[in-house]
Amino acid sequence: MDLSVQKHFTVVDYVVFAILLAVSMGIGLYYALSGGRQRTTQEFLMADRSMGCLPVSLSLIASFQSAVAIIGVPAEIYTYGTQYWFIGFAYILGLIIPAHVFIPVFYRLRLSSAYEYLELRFNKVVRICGTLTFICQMVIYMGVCVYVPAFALNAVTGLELWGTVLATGLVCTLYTALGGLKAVIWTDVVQTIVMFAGQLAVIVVGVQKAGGVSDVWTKVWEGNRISSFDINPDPTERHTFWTLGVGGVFLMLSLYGVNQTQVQRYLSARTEKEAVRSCYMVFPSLQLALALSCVMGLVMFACYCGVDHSDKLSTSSRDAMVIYFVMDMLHGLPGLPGLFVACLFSAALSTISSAFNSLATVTMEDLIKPHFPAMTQRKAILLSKGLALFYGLLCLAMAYLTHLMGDSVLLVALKIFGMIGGPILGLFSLGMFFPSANSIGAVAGLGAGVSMAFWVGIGAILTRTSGSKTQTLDCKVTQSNDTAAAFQIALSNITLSRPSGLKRLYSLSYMWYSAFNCIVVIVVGLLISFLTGPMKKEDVTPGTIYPLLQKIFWFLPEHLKKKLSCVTPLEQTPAVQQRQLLCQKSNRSAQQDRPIQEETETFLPDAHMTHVEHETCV
Ligand SMILES: O=C(O)CCCC[C@@H]1SC[C@@H]2NC(=O)N[C@@H]21
Ligand code: NA
Repeated sequence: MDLSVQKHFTVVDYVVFAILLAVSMGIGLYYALSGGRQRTTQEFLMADRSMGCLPVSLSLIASFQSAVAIIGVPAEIYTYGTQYWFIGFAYILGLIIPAHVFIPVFYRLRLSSAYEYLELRFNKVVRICGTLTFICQMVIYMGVCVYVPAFALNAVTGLELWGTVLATGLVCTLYTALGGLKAVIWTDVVQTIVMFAGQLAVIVVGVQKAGGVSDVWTKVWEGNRISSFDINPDPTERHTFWTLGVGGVFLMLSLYGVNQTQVQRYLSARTEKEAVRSCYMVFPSLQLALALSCVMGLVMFACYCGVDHSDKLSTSSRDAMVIYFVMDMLHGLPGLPGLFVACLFSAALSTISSAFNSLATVTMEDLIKPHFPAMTQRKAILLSKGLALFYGLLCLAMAYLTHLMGDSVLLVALKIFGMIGGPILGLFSLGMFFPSANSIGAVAGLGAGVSMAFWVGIGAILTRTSGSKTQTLDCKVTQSNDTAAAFQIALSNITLSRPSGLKRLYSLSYMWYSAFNCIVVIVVGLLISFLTGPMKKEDVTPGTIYPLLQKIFWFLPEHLKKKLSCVTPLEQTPAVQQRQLLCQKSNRSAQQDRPIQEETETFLPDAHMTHVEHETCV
């Protein structure tokens, strides 16, 4: 351990960090004591559906940009080069499809939880399965997000590990439980700004210490960290343009299309247009976040290449080396180490608070309310806050489990999304794009997708092959002359003995997990649906199908398009209008603390609700 770094936490740094925690707490208290004072679940869980597109868009970024990306991406770029940057291409379709496919369907059904859609489209069992799968995904992911900043700082600055985990967890649980979604969204805004500021500070200081932009560029170019288009179609290749650009789209859809954390933000927007606009506004900020963390990795390479620092750290993990690099750059500049610590914890807090709040929402909306319709608002609120606390403590326990996972933290997070987020994306896609899919098919498909995901995921860990074929480019390349360099690169690119059969399945790049598992759910779901009798068009709830074929063949004449869409088109269906009318009425009654019953009834259309006439099917 390089003790020289430890000294650099001056009082100023602790003050900067404490200010961030205090501001977050202040926002939580403000929303607990102002507005509707969080007395209704509409306000606590849905922010009164009153949010503008700017705060929603910053909160959307904050939800899935945590310390994992702040530390994991620079470590990835330092070790393997800028190939990972190609994931930026996935952000294009990864945000356009949610904006024009998922948001319209969810918004017009006026849901509180994304999983309510599954009951509308299928049945209660499918909704429960979807909710439980989501809870598993977010609890594991939250554990990683709490653990990473504390572990990284402990490894480098000796900052008390479990003390910071506890401080982070408690502050976060408190302001989430007190201030609800409004507090979570506004703390996300502050935390995203701090996150960008911290990364920028490290880049500016690092470039200056590396001798200026041109020196940095020369070093990273010679160190062949600037990756070119790798269009190798081999799916076991860890990072190629295809695994990141195409596989990444499915990853983005599982997060920004159907993940409750993001869906809840879309639904908290004032109007559908605001929700779509907030989705578009995510694009530039997400590219900025990606660029900052990639450039930070390049600057770290320029400063450190050729000099091996692992002897100075108790762990040889590249993730800890990133923190070492940051502290090495910022020491002697009072306040900046504190700013970066604040940046790290802002990234973590904004993700964890979003996860708590969405976990409390789905637990209330999907698992509790349907069984206790007579529950009063007062009890519902108390329970929602209790749940936020419960999930806070659960995530601390998960943080400990993360201690045991070996991989780089970025790898762990991306695998979680692929293994669990992928099947959930498959479940929603099965519902939205395939009118014939029925509930049995949905449950069977989800089960198949999750078991396939764990089979491949665990198989890869046991055989340590998931996309590990890419050799790490070592730094010595910079000292040698070009012929040796060329030889070195040629050597590292020689493909190892191609794995066969099952081993090939285990060596599937984890960037394909989302796509692979999503497709498994859809294929199995359709197969079982046809075997058990496909859903009849007239039984499908209006507004739950996205007329995919009709939209793809938009250029066809009207009468042909009608033949393509077997179920009510997306436009406002009378059923939805009727329900909105009832919602507004029940919201007014809910203020007077009347039983929540009416509100629950209006959310779920009952069978006799007039079905709009259906186009004749082929
Ligand atoms: O930072 C994290 O907590 C998770 C790692 C990144 C998750 C994915 S990567 C593509 C997309 N862009 C982001 O900023 N987050 C998600
Ligand atoms: Na975050």
